[in-house]
Amino acid sequence: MSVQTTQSDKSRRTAGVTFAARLSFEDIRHGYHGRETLRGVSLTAEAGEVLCLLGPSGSGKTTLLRIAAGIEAQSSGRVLLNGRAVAGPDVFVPPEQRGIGLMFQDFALFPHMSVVENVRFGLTAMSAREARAEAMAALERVGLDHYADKFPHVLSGGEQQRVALARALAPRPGVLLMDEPFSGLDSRLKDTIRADTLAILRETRATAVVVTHDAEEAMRMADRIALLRDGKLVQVGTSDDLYRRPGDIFAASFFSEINEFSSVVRNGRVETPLGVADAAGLADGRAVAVAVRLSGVNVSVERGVIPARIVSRRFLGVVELLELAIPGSERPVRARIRADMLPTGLRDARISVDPQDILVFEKDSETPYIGETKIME
Ligand SMILES: Nc1ncnc2c1ncn2[C@@H]1O[C@H](COP(=O)(O)OP(=O)(O)OP(=O)(O)O)[C@@H](O)[C@H]1O
Repeated sequence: MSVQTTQSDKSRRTAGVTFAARLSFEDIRHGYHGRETLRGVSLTAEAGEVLCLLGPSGSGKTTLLRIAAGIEAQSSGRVLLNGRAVAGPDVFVPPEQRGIGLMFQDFALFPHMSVVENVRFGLTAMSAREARAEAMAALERVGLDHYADKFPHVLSGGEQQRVALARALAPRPGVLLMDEPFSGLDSRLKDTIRADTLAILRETRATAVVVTHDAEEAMRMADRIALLRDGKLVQVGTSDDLYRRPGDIFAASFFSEINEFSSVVRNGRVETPLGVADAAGLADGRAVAVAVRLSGVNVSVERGVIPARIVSRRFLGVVELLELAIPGSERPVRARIRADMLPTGLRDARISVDPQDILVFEKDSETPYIGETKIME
């Protein structure tokens, strides 16, 4: 008797804490109507980590989540949970037996059910009493237990989102899959709800795979980011890795706005209209793409080696976005500077570039060149 009391006390204290699982994709391929939309994706979300799947529309992010959930069966490759295949050539574990939680874009709650009934919806293996207790614990975790008997329509969008999170976490999934979970929220609410969600994921120690097309959102949430393009994995790493050491020009442009130039290596150097970058280690004659971050272009009245004419100036609050005509470039160069740094009405300015904001990539090559680059004046 006393043992039972201790166990139930313990389960109440730990309610909502999941036993995080490791989710692996092994060479996943998938297509619709003969067109391949996933082209050999291998990726692992480690137990307890928040992994963001980032990529433009149509890159295959949602399809990968649907395959992990078992809503869709891949054409080839395997999905493993803690090293055990749940989908592959000879095995297909149905979604409800995978211990995977889902929170998709339209996290719609059932309008005719109370908040607590919504949360206990997936807790079918328990008695009604246990399920309610578990649902209440999940609501407590998201700070909404006082709304238990209300109906969803009286809750704000952000509160509904938190109820949806409680619903997804209540069955204590080993992995939680979230597809653009914040896309429906107004931009001011988004930051708070995202931070709350992340705190809850950390508390429950859930493994989470979060789909987003917003690089900043991925950087705010992820332990690691997996960048996808056209059904292929471009790069996986921390936000620091992807921002500072992007694998190609696509990755660079996904993480910061860039000016892009094409050039050719000559004597270990690459000439661009914004200066000469060091490309030691690259063969002479090699075609390269050079990316210069907008924030790396310094504009001033008289400091800098490159003369520039201001073509347009857009005030964005904290920063200003400039377009500048410079010698050697047909297209204007863009710069993002702190607002009010330049006098109103200024036409002619000078430019200098920070070396760490110049990235040189080999063109048409799977292996990027990410060497030390420096501007030589
Ligand atoms: N049921 C389907 N039938 C046919 N094509 C599909 C189907 N589902 C997805 N696709 C196609 O597969 C590709 C990948 O789609 P997916 O939804 O996975 O991309 P995504 O990266 O999640 O994009 P988004 O950010 O727009 O949701 C797209 O070209 C899409 O049109």
